[in-house]
Amino acid sequence: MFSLSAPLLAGSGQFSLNCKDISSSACRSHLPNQSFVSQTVTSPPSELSMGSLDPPPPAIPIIDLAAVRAASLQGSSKTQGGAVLATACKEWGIFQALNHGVPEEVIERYRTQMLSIFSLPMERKQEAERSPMTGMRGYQMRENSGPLELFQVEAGNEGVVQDYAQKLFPDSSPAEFCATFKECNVAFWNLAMEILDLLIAELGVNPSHFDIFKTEAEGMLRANFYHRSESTEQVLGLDPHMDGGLLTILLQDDVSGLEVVKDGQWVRVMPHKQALCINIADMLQVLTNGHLKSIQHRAVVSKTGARLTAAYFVFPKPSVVVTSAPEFVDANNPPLYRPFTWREFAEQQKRIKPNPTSLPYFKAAAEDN
Ligand SMILES: O=C(O)CCC(=O)C(=O)O
Ligand SMILES: [Fe+2]
Repeated sequence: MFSLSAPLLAGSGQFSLNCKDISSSACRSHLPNQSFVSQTVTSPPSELSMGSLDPPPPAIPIIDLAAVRAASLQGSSKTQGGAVLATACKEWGIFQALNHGVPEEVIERYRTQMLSIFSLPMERKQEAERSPMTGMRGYQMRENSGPLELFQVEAGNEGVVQDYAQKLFPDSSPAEFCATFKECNVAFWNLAMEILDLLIAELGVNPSHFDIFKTEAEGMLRANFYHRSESTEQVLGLDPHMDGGLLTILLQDDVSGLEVVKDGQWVRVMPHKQALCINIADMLQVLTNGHLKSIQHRAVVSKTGARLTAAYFVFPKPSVVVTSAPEFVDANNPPLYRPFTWREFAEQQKRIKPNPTSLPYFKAAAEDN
């Protein structure tokens, strides 16, 4: 077991962390047996945004991907399992996936690597700091609302990962750090592509429209470390936003904080020890001409402990042109967005902080409709 007793921020005892902050058990959920969907984890609304608990808040769907896979093997391209998945994506824009195929052992090594980054002295972390030169890559300490440290890198880019390993841990061999990122990238990528394929089959779209988002795309791994809040007010570690890519896979620890908008209300996504959260992001909204919707979410900082999460975003490469699949466009469903490249979208995200998304800048002109 790793040990983290050093203060996370040089010169600040306030944010010291020890192991029990992260590994204390708060998750009491069970795997479903044969069914695709289970709703054993309740999702209370935000502690501060809620009114009464009557009626009970809706629960985020929990989908057993093993059952979905088994059903897919038996049938045609459209399956009961695929339908369950597509319904969850349409109605919620997010679900928790069980039997997701990312080995527990890889997840644990990744957690350990992330914690070892965040527990480094601040001077060392600053060596890997994100800058206009590095774009979205690198380490960042954000103090705007709740203190959040994050580190992100294109996990499949071995040269870049090695470079960061050397910046952060100059006295150690980068081999284990690099191997962990590589294995994480492969496992998360495979899961993302599997979800995409199931959705494509279920929605009945020509898979060729999506090919470029598989061949000319990459995964960005981002670790978020939220310090425990000492405030009596609600503190946000991440403001309300939508993710820009196709879809996002999120690993939570057992401290809750992720909230999504459902029917105008913030709903907490309670951590499930065996699950990964999958959410629809902006590019899938465009590809499906609004049939699937990118979900608005935020991270509330916990008062009980620090929280570590890992997001895996799937982004197209900069030159990829994003357009709605023809199956989603007709006289009754005119194109909602003009064609644009991922480069244009990413530039827009940098120019104006998405509030909560940059998609309105890419709306089709009235005469296109
Ligand atoms: O940490 C979380 O719960 C959410 C993370 C997230 O939304 C992001 O990194 O984009
Ligand atoms: Fe997000």
